[in-house]
Amino acid sequence: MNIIKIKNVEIGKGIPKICIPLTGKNREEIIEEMEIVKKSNPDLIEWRVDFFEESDNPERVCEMLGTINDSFKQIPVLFTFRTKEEGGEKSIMSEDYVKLLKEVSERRLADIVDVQVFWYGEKSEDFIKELKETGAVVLASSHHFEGTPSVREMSDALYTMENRGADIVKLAVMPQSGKDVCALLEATMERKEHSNKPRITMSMGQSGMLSRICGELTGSCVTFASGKQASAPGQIKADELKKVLGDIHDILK
Ligand SMILES: O=C1C[C@@](O)(C(=O)O)C[C@@H](O)[C@@H]1O
Repeated sequence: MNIIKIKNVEIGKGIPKICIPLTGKNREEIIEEMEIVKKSNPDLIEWRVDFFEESDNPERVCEMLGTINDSFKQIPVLFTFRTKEEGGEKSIMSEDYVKLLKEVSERRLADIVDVQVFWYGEKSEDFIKELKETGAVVLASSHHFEGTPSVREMSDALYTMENRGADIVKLAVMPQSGKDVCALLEATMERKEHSNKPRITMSMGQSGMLSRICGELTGSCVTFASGKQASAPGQIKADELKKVLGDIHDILK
């Protein structure tokens, strides 16, 4: 797998990196949350800006992001606006989405920027290119909260995202059965055989938990863990996850 190095974190190498989302509604909540999250020593931080009450005010968003960066210093920050249609907290007009992501990237306020490729549509390739030109690492994402597509469809979705020029691709699906979890793992391993692009996959909910711990074997390079609060169903507490990932790594050696 290609390795993406951001501030001393090597994504795509060794133990899957733990990313903890910040989900506070306002500055006070986020500051309190950051103190809790820091204790778990995450590899990456995700700011889920769709949880933020002032997400429609780019100036306030950039201000908050500045504080998050100052607070985490050497820990790379992933900036995500997860839209309602893909399981997030809010809807947003695509023009506002573009404006926000561009502003954050141009001001170099995020190390990694999440782009919902299928939600944004055809123009996502050009958009990803523009964001990359600012120096940001772009993570292409797709989320299915209502179910799990077939292995073929998931593998095709990962392939499409790889080809739109993103540096990392991510797919999150909701299982209705144990077989669905296996389907996600199969699609992940299929892409591992054919592509060096770092990928992140997860099957959400309690039954999908296996997918959050086995990335070193299946080729999923980042796993999302809960800090103060989970940002999606099935996330494991960061401290517990760190232990399990470390044990698996040691056994594999
Ligand atoms: O896309 C993802 C993955 C996720 O949905 C999960 O299932 O852990 C959590 C989100 O915060 C993140 O943006």
